[in-house]
Amino acid sequence: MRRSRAGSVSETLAPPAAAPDQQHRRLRVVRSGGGVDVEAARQAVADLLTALGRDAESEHLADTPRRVAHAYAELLAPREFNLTTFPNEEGYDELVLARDIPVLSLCEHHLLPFQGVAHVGYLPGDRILGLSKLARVVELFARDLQVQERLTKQVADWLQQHLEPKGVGVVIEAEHLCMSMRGVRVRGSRTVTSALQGLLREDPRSRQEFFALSGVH
Ligand SMILES: Nc1nc2c(ncn2[C@@H]2O[C@H](COP(=O)(O)OP(=O)(O)OP(=O)(O)O)[C@@H](O)[C@H]2O)c(=O)[nH]1
Ligand SMILES: [Zn+2]
Repeated sequence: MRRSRAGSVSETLAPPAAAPDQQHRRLRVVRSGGGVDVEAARQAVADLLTALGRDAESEHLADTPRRVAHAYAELLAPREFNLTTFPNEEGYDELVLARDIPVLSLCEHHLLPFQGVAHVGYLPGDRILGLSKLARVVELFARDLQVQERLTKQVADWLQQHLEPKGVGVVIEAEHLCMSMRGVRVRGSRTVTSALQGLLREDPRSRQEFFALSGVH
């Protein structure tokens, strides 16, 4: 179990036993801790509406605190999934890359969304990963109060730890509403972050290939 700086806990439960043929393995992945107290959040949103000079008990706003509390509970709760891996029987040793995985997260400074795409790749070791799982790992960490740098690194570190590939690379490109809707009010600027592990970090050719295939130059 690991407590992240965002205050949530990422946990991989014990596997529900390897498949009978031992060919594919599954780990049930959940994120626990940091749960939302929906009733307290509802009251806090009602107080916020009052503080904003609104009549929280008016017909139009009466249900808003409940809706907002449930919306945050959903936005901060990644779906559970099975991390399914298969033996790399063919000895595939080139990059596997999932491009343009949608990312939707909440910035921890303003509680406003940031959204964009992630490109997640790895160089297989002994096992390969069910492809959908790359997007599921992104969601596991994106449904949290985040900064983009931490999100990027958490995805890379988690894959390195659980898949033990020869290398992992993660690039995230995202637009932050706290920069476009308010504050500096710069629309359309996308922030790019990357995190590399293993050969993708150390070997210049692999690193270059990863960035080229990700469309980052
Ligand atoms: N490094 C990083 N910064 C972020 C991220 N999301 C938001 N920020 C920044 O966090 C900073 C918070 O700065 P503050 O000066 O405390 O807040 P602020 O007065 O609202 O800042 P402005 O947005 O410039 O108006 C801002 O510069 C945001 O752009 C992120 O994912 N990573
Ligand atoms: Zn922000």
